[in-house]
Amino acid sequence: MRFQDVWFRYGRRAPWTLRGVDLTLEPGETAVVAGPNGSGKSTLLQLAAGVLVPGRGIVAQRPKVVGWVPERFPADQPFTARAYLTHMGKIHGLDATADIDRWADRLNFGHFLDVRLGRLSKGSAQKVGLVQALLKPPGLLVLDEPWEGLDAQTREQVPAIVAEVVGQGGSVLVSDHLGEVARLPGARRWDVRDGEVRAGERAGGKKVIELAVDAAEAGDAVSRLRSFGFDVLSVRDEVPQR
Ligand SMILES: Nc1ncnc2c1ncn2[C@@H]1O[C@H](COP(=O)(O)OP(=O)(O)OP(=O)(O)O)[C@@H](O)[C@H]1O
Repeated sequence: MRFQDVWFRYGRRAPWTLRGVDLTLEPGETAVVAGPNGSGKSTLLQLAAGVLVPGRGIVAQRPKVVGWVPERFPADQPFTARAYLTHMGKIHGLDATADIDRWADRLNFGHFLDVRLGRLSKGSAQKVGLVQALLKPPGLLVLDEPWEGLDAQTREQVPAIVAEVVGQGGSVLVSDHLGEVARLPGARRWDVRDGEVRAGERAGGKKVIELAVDAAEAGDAVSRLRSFGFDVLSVRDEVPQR
């Protein structure tokens, strides 16, 4: 998939959110989109998925099957999770019955398959959102903040799911402000800043800096570091020196 001089803005007189994006994502490649809050990560992903259309330029060579998982799965629909996923399978020409049970087992949501989407928590709805994008193996999987809102057990599954899509020759585009990029070894990094997107090095070519702050300021420090686009990898209690 190629972004060819892609420009985008939300409205004819609005300032450009993204300008002159020229990037390629090869089959079998993963790119993690990083950048400060509001920099345009979701916008870039929606352009990749075809949910938004560029104001100028084109997104070329988009694979036929695109799995799109928005940051907030629109759960205000009058279906149960099972009915929704069955219907999504049919749209792809699939009888997804067995796959739905397999995914429900893997992501631990068998207990709410027959619950209406509108009654699910955000994290549970995100699981349904993830599965609908995977029922038919995607040539391009676009995940907007996939770790956000998911329980720890399901978060652990995300790198494996990404690896499976890539292993089948698909490409994956993931946005990440929680700094989970380290969990996707070999992923390329795309940095969004000031309306421009630069392809960086592959994950793994980074330095880890340890720093200590007062416990009361830890939450604030993490939010501020993330708002600058830094990956905060973990927060732990200081081990007292003997
Ligand atoms: N539907 C919309 N209409 C108008 N402006 C929008 C719309 N969606 C996003 N924007 C603006 O476009 C800019 C980029 O937003 P976007 O959601 O792509 O950023 P982001 O990097 O994904 O942010 P975050 O990390 O907070 O999710 C922001 O200034 C945002 O306010």
